[in-house]
Amino acid sequence: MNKTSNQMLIIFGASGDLTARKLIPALFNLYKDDHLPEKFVVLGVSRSDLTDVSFRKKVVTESSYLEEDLGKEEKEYVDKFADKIFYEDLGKSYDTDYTNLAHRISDLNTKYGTENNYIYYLSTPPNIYETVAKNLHKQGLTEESNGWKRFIVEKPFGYDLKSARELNNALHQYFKENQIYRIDHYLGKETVQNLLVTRFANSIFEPLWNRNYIHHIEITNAESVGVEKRGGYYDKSGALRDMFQNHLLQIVSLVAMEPPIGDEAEEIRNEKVKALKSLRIMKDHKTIHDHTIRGQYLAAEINGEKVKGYREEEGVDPDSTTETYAAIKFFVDNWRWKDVPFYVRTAKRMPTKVTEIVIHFKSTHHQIFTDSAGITNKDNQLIIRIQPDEGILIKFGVKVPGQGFKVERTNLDFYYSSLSDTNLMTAYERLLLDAMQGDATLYARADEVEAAWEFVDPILDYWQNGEDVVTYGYSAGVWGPKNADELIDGLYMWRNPGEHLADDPGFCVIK
Ligand SMILES: NC(=O)C1=CN([C@@H]2O[C@H](COP(=O)(O)OP(=O)(O)OC[C@H]3O[C@@H](n4cnc5c(N)ncnc54)[C@H](OP(=O)(O)O)[C@@H]3O)[C@@H](O)[C@H]2O)C=CC1
Ligand SMILES: O=C1O[C@H](COP(=O)(O)O)[C@@H](O)[C@H](O)[C@H]1O
Repeated sequence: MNKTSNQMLIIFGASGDLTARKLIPALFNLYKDDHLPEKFVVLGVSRSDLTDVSFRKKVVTESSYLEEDLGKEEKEYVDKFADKIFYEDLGKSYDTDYTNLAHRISDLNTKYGTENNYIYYLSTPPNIYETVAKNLHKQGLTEESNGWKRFIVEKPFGYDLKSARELNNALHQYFKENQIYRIDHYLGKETVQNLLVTRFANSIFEPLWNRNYIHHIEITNAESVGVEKRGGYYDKSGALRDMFQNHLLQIVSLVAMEPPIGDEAEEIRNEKVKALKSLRIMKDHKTIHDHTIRGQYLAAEINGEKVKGYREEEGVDPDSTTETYAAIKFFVDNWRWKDVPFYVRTAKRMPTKVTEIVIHFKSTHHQIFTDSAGITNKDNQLIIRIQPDEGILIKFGVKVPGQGFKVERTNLDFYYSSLSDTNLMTAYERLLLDAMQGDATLYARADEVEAAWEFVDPILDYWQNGEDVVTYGYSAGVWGPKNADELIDGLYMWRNPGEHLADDPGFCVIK
């Protein structure tokens, strides 16, 4: 295990939702599990009128992640964690004189022995990242001569290729690339990381992982919730920017990449970026029209409960055509994947919350057996379930007992929950710990982010400006627009978990 040096975590935008709901709870769990260094301090920074005491109350002692009835010992434990947390009010603006902030950091550093090792976590809207970097630089707080300095930025990283490039260039004026950590919380999920192990630690999979044996690849990211309280942000973003450009293309890169020569961050990221650069860019409107489907959820009743349509959500333009569903067919132009279609979809207000990758293997080329309905072409599938019920399922044919050679498809499955020691870290715990240890493997590099935008930009452009663009309505609680099935070639369909109860025992969660 890597060593975690003594350090200070300085969170900008600390008065916000992400800090209270994700970052501090993740730090608390790391503290409970003894992963924090001996000398560790959190300094929250924002414009809100808070003090050390009121900030601690807000993010620790009065937080919902703590059980209500704490015993004396547990309370002391929580108080000890809260004692590590401080707050600095920046004043009216993020673009201000950081001299006071620099003094506060220096005082805490001297008092608590954090050895000039600082992580700056930007939990603010992205338009503030450059301002904070510039002002830290002015104070010499990006200098690494006496201790390391790391700069974590949240998503979204850019709005399109141009703005992502501009942001990279802006940040590179103040931080070197190896100091910048771009969060993609999907990379912090255990099963996403397990993709690398499944592929590269098992000789039964890797030899088959190519165009000779794989028919197509399907990736689904479905959420049962709508846009909740983030309508204002989402309406300017849409599913393509919100999920596809980042989380889903990161998953695609791990599925498609070549074997890295080692497990170091740069080796893995070099291969990921090569895969992203191999995505065939859809240049003309006809191709984009034929290879993409966009949809938006409509009001419906789910289990007797009325659910709003997207246009009725708070913060959403009542005439909005922003997509809450996106399905895309594309190809990866390299030796391994020539002509293998990738089908990727993401959506809100689906029947269930699920993220999974399905590798569809080609059927055997001479088929001598059929199932009891006389059908021959059932493919083998490897299903990697990212969430929930994290695990792996292999679907393969076995002989139906008795006379003759009828084939029935059955499952071999593995669930993380069946491991005796399955205390899976949350994505934010894992990513924070990695950044504290200087491991950037699970963070996106500048060129990866730009390669992903390069693929997405023409689709965004067509969806915004194309003359024949359609946004299909789908009722909240169904698997998206019906014609998304037509994207998939041949006799294949999307695997809609939950519609396969009969041949999928235990592997479909409907909530
Ligand atoms: N919340 C979540 O679940 C997720 C958030 N993110 C990303 O993390 C970052 C922070 O998210 P979140 O905490 O939800 O955001 P918030 O809207 O809660 O903002 C965080 C803080 O930023 C400060 N801020 C500075 N300038 C502005 C501004 N112009 N408008 C609003 N706030 C401003 C505010 O603090 P003050 O006014 O006190 O200075 C605010 O409390 C964003 O980049 C977001 O996209 C990513 C994934 C999930
Ligand atoms: O980044 C985002 O992710 C969430 C989904 O995350 P998950 O870990 O619950 O799968 C999504 O709801 C949100 O719109 C998006 O911004």
